[in-house]
Amino acid sequence: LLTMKDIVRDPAPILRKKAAEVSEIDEETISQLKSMREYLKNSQNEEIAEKYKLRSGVGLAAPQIGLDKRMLAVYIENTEGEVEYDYMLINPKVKSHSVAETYMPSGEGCLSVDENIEGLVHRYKRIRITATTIDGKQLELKAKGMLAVVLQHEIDHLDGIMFYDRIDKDFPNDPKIGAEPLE
Ligand SMILES: COc1ccccc1NC(=O)N[C@H](C(=O)N(CC(=O)NO)CC1CCCC1)C(C)(C)C
Ligand SMILES: [Zn+2]
Repeated sequence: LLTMKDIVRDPAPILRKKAAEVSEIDEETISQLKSMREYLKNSQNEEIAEKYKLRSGVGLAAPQIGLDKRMLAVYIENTEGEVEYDYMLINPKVKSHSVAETYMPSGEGCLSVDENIEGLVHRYKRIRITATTIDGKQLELKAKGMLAVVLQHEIDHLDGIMFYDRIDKDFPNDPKIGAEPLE
């Protein structure tokens, strides 16, 4: 069972590395990716999160648990506890994206960053990605809204990019022209 002690904190070299492509989807890779998804699911379950002191996460990239592998998990429940997004993606790649940008109005945080860093992180409003799933199938995914933001944040982790790298140093809280806040 993954807990907060398994989550690598900034600054750590692995968080600044470009993660390696997953060449073979073996049993170990599948179980590692499933444990990442399990962490997110557990972290959104009140009793389990409380019991194990888990920070409620919506996405997790393999480097954040010390794995130099290009894979990520996204798991988002809505306030009624219904699953909205549930993905385990291997070798994800952004194939195209909108010109339009969006941002989380309250800024972003990160499971690997303990302090709050203020400022807007601009992301593409819509993205089209391809990835491989744990059963070895190719998947194409068109994402918008929260899912697009989470996917971009996690794919950044696979490229050694932290959310605060994308905050404007001079005008951190200024929305870019034409950018719409995530509703
Ligand atoms: C149900 O939860 C929500 C509902 C509506 C808005 C926001 C959230 N939750 C989050 O943004 N959660 C963040 C998160 O899991 N991550 C994941 C992470 O650090 N991955 O590496 C950071 C988010 C910032 C933008 C996308 C992911 C943390 C760092 C604040 C825990
Ligand atoms: Zn993060």
